[in-house]
Amino acid sequence: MDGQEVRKVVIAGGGTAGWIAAAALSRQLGRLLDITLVESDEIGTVGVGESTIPTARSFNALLGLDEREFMRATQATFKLGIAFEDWARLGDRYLHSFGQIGTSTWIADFHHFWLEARARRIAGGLGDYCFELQAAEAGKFATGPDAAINYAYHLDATLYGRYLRERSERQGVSRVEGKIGQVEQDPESGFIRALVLESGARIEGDLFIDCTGFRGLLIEQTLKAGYEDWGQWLATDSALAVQTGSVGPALPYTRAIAHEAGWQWRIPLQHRVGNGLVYSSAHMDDDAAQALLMAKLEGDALTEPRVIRYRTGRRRKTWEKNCVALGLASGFVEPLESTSIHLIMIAVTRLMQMFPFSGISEPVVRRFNDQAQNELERIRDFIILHYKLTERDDSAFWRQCRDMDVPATLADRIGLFREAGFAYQASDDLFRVDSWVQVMLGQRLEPLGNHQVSRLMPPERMQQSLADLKSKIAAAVQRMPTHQDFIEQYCAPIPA
Ligand SMILES: Cc1cc2nc3c(=O)[nH]c(=O)nc-3n(C[C@H](O)[C@H](O)[C@H](O)COP(=O)(O)OP(=O)(O)OC[C@H]3O[C@@H](n4cnc5c(N)ncnc54)[C@H](O)[C@@H]3O)c2cc1C
Repeated sequence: MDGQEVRKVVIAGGGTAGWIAAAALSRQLGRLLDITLVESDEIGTVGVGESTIPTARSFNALLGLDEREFMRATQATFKLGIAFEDWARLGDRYLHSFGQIGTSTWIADFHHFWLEARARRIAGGLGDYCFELQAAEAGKFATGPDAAINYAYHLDATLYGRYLRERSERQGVSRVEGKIGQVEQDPESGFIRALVLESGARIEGDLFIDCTGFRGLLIEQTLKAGYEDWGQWLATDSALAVQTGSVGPALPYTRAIAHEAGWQWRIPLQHRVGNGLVYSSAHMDDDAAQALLMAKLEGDALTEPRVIRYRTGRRRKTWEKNCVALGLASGFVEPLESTSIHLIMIAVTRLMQMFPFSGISEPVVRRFNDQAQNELERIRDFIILHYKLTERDDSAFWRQCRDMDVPATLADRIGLFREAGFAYQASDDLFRVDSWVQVMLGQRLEPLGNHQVSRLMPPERMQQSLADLKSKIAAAVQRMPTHQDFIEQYCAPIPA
């Protein structure tokens, strides 16, 4: 494709994506590369994206972050899952936790045994057998070198960007402030050669990372990589975000509360709560959305509500010529399962693993794009699942979701679970079997069957082992401190 050596990396954009890329590349490959990041204070960042999933912990380790320092700097709290309220029916509530549920055998996952126990009327709720879920419901949390608990973070997006910027600059990244006015391409190959700022400054590079957000200044406006729209499955296209003061102890989970034309998030941080209303503009106008959001706030608003427009879908090629798009520039599946920051982290990791030091080649680009597509499509299916499996009939939005056709890959999964209780984690699938099961059952998809190996277990033994597991989990949760107390002793910001 272009046999030119790659040494000079230029990152366009300094939102979460830009600074994650800068921090990771400078930490892992900084001695081999020359890295510059361009950002515009005038344009600013999207300013949302505060709920993460557990993969953020391993990525933080890759960045060499100290957890307490990171949490203090970003006013972070711990997250054990997401509570879904009013999704399948008004009044419903379930928690999609990050925990493992029970113990599976190599023939059948735990939920098959649980379904059997439920049919025999000797089972508690599925969540009784998940430590993280019980800890979340009790508002408890603890971690440490010996603690086996799977968790993620809620963090302040602006503080996170600032924190990563400081580290990146210490690790040798040059930051340039200014607005990119023009993108210069090689007339023959179409490769990007330089970014020209409105100030006239010219920044040359071998590889460009497009982190310019929804506008995709390099990948789309310049290279026309194309966009696949997923609006027929994911109908929301707008969000309103506002921050409020905390009114009580921070919950160790995100809340996702469905409303007549979308859903509302509540993300508890140490110093405030992030709130947002996600909606379909075809079913609710901005004024009605704002009125609904403001009516449902629990604390005093600290900021003015801001409307954010988006188009769910994916960039057809996230790597095109010598440009790799990350973050919102690469696509957006909507924030329901907090997967965007994860997707940035996984894409940066893949880029570092496949880094084209001696020139960009077609097979590398193809492999990168194929993996990105597979991962994103599996996440897309998981998110559509929440909408499709609704029984709500109270608004045009929910009726549309309930009646829509879904991608064949998802229709197959739903069919498999309905018929036989089977759920699986495909390769490139971020979500584990426990996640699929929690959401399918939480959304009232009732399997007609389950693996018959579970019937071989005598009822008394089944009852005893479920009771033992439940009481072991309850006792462990009982011994834990509250989430709020744990944060205060573990990572509260040190007063200046
Ligand atoms: C409503 C909503 C809720 C979300 N919630 C979550 C969540 O809970 N969890 C999660 O993981 N993700 C979430 N996301 C996604 C998350 O916000 C993004 O993935 C993340 O913030 C990365 O954004 P970004 O860096 O790609 O873009 P931005 O933050 O938009 O950054 C773009 C950067 O490019 C710069 N730029 C643009 N044009 C120019 C130019 N011409 N010259 C110079 N600089 C330029 C800007 O100044 C800025 O620095 C959410 C997104 C939305 C819309």
